[in-house]
Amino acid sequence: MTTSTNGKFDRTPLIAGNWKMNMDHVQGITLLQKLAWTLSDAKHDFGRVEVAVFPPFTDLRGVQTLVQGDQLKVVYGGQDLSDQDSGAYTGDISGAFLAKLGCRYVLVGHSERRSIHGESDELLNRKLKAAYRHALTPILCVGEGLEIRQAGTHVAHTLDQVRAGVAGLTEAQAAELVIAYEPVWAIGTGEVAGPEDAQEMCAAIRAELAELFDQAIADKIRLLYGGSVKASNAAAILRERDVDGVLVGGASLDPAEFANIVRFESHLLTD
Ligand SMILES: O=C(CO)COP(=O)(O)O
Repeated sequence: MTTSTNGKFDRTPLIAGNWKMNMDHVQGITLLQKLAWTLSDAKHDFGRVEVAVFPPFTDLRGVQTLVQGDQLKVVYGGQDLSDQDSGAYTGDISGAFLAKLGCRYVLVGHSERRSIHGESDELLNRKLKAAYRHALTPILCVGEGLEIRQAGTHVAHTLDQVRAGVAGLTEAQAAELVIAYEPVWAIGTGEVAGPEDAQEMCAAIRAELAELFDQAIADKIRLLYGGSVKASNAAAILRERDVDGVLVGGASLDPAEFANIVRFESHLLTD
């Protein structure tokens, strides 16, 4: 495998915006139009950086129409999916429905799903497999809370989540996987992990994946950092060797701010 100009392996950087429960289907379209317009300057190398948004489920049909109609170079995904494919699961959304709406990705195990909805590692492992059944690429979210960070057991805790999440995946599935390290204490708090914290954890995750699968597969898996990422702190994080992108919450609701994060990544690639 060759290395890219920024010294990382040939992993396509992914800049992802998780809108959470913000933006109804009208607001979502406006946001996406503004983002696409802001990113349409010639300097942005869309070929090298993948830009993804994760709107609420009710926005996805409108997002599909806009992305396909205007041929936007933006991909999108669901914020969650059911571990089941169809049936009596009121309120749940099948991966099959997401695939039919043109989703490429789906978030699995965001810390808000884990804490508010009590989603277990076992359930998340089934959701991961459901994503693959429908040709969706899962973004498995992992990361520790404040108490665990203070106790100094954050690496062990996060690697436990990784191991449980990827249990039983084939090598081909693992090579496609994306993992987002999102320390819970940094989400929506303005408290951002330092670039060295993001690198420490992403390197540990990659080493664990090399143990579980092999080094060549671990080198293909994209690792993102998430937690209070903004244009002002993104470049330092994205420069880290094992960080292949970011998962952005609040700042992804501001198209200019989000576009600047994408620009930082594309400049890093061409520097
Ligand atoms: O949870 C996050 C992305 O999934 C991070 O959210 P913030 O960027 O708002 O901290």
